[in-house]
Amino acid sequence: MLQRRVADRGGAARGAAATHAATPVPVSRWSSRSGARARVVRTAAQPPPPTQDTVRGSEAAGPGPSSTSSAAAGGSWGPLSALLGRGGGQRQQQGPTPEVRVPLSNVGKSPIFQLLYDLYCSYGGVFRMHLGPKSFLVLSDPAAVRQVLVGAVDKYSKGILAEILEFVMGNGLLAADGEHWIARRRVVAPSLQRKFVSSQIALFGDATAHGLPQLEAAAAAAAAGELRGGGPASVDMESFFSRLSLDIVGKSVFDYDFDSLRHDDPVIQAVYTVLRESTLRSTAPFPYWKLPGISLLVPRLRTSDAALAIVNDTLDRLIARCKSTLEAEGSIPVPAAAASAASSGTTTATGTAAASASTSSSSSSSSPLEESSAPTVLHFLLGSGEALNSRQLRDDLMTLLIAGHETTAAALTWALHLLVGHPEVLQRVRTEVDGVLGDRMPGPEDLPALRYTTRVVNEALRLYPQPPVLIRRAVQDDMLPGGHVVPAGTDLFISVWNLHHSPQLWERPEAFDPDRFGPLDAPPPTEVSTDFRFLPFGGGRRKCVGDMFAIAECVVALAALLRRFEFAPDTSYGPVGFKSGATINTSNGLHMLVSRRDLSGVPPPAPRAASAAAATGGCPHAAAAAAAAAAAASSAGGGCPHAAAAASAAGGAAPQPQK
Ligand code: HEM
Repeated sequence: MLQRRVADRGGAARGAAATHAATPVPVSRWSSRSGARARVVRTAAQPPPPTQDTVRGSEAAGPGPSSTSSAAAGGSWGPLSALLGRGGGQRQQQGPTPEVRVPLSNVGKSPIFQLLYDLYCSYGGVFRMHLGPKSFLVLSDPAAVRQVLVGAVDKYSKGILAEILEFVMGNGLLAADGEHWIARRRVVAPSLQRKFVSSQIALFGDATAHGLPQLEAAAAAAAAGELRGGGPASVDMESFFSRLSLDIVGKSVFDYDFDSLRHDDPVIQAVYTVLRESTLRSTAPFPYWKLPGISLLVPRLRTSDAALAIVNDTLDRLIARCKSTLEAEGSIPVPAAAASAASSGTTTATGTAAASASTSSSSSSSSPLEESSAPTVLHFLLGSGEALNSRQLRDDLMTLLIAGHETTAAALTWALHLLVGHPEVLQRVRTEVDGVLGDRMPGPEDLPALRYTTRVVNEALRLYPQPPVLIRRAVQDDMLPGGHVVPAGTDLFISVWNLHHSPQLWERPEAFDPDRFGPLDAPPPTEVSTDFRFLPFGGGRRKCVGDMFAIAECVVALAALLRRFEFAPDTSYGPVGFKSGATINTSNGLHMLVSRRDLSGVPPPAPRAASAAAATGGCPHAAAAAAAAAAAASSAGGGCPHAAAAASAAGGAAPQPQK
């Protein structure tokens, strides 16, 4: 079933007309359970089912056997299972919230986001799910989600995420809460702001170029007539994108050249071992790694400890190297925290502190190191003026490595999968890329002109949100819209998958339709502009700090690859199924037959000023300014990324803001 759903998406929605996503439609779907088909219809306006202690029992137990295939491969119950391991009592139902008991025997049969979708279709946007001794509130209602992420954000923490990820990212931003999170966010978020992203566009192109020889080799094999499934013309593009995004995050965040697209080394292997371990822990039935002496019994844990030591050691060396470079340059300023603590006491978790901490990546606030000669996040962190110990820095870097690697790789994987299944969309991307870039790699001034390509990435993230479920725990009592009571201690799942796939919220939700977000010259969709129907990067003050970075990386990589190569599914590997850990992965790789694209008859790209005009919404003056600034930057700066960033600031040719 899972595999069929994914495969279907490649064909069924072809040729679809643009939709207007704002029109609500009733929830109406055929759910298949154990082969039986039962129609479930409920509209948002209908009242929720009556309160009862144990509702519908196994009837609501989720998808039948046909949808369990991918779970067996990957499991997907991470947060759920870890919560189960924590024990805790079942609460009395309160208020108008529907309840459902899912038999424990169903645990692990299918990815959690799919189970939650099936339950959503029966129980609506807010329901309580009982599983063994635990219960969770499952949110798929935009208003409720907005309250948790924005309105009542102080009442919620990251819950078990910190426990799962503590071994690898310590007290890093992603799982931190309270004052510590405020302090880290204030430092980390500005490091990924728009100007920094602009300065990385060339790096994204270079990193993609490093992967071209592998694809060239596959294309040469295809030209030699070896276009057989599983043969040399076939490349696992999921693995390709995983390595590409590792290379990019390593270089951009801490100036480490993994070059994993071209070779393997112990550090790369160690990173993958650690990443695998994080996924395994997030899908474990209980937090067994906490048992005393367990690593003596489980060899895998010893391997992962050893791998973690290699990665930590590498990060420590990079931090030390960067520190000494900056000290030699006299670029490490007096810690601002120390200065402000001296003048005003201390930083507290006030609203003001939280607001300033949530400085988004699109903020225009500047840093002393913005004009540094080495534009990495690590340089920025060291130059932030905050008093940081090496352990904290290492946690930050590890957090960015993990948060920025798999998510972006998965976004690229599914975008390519969708494009290959939708030739008409692919053709529009190519027309755009051919017209804007030709054979050039994109520069920062090109990104605003690659609007349709950007929408493709947005739409791929709608259909395959990474991660599909967000986790929270109520630390205070709350009441959600609709009167749903949330007692302190409640664990919550925010199903981004349900929000993105809801027939109540989207027309033809399963269709791959990059036009659904409105005219291309309108700003790109965000959680705010879609009233929390679309939140691939979360929302509120815990919103992703790498959103612009990720979108730009995806657009650059897709543009560079689609210009040069044709991709066709290698059917010898069977349909592309999916499995879920922290992100949604394919069940067996995204194997593509690669061949060189025939560029005969493709017109040359428009002159750069014309693409700048498109980028600036057609205003010739702004376009001229952007083009002039870009030209000046490239001649004066000799390709220096900071000059390009300056050009983007001067000419407005920065990557499209996400907020
Ligand atoms: C397509 C790629 C990406 C997706 C879909 C994505 C998605 C998300 C989401 C949904 C959250 C919010 C989690 C929550 O509320 O519980 C988040 C947080 C975060 N992301 Fe991303 N992300 C991506 C790329 C990146 C990149 C490239 C970086 C950095 C290099 C990054 C760093 C972070 C960090 C540090 C947080 C935690 C922010 C905080 O809690 O204050 N992400 N991301």
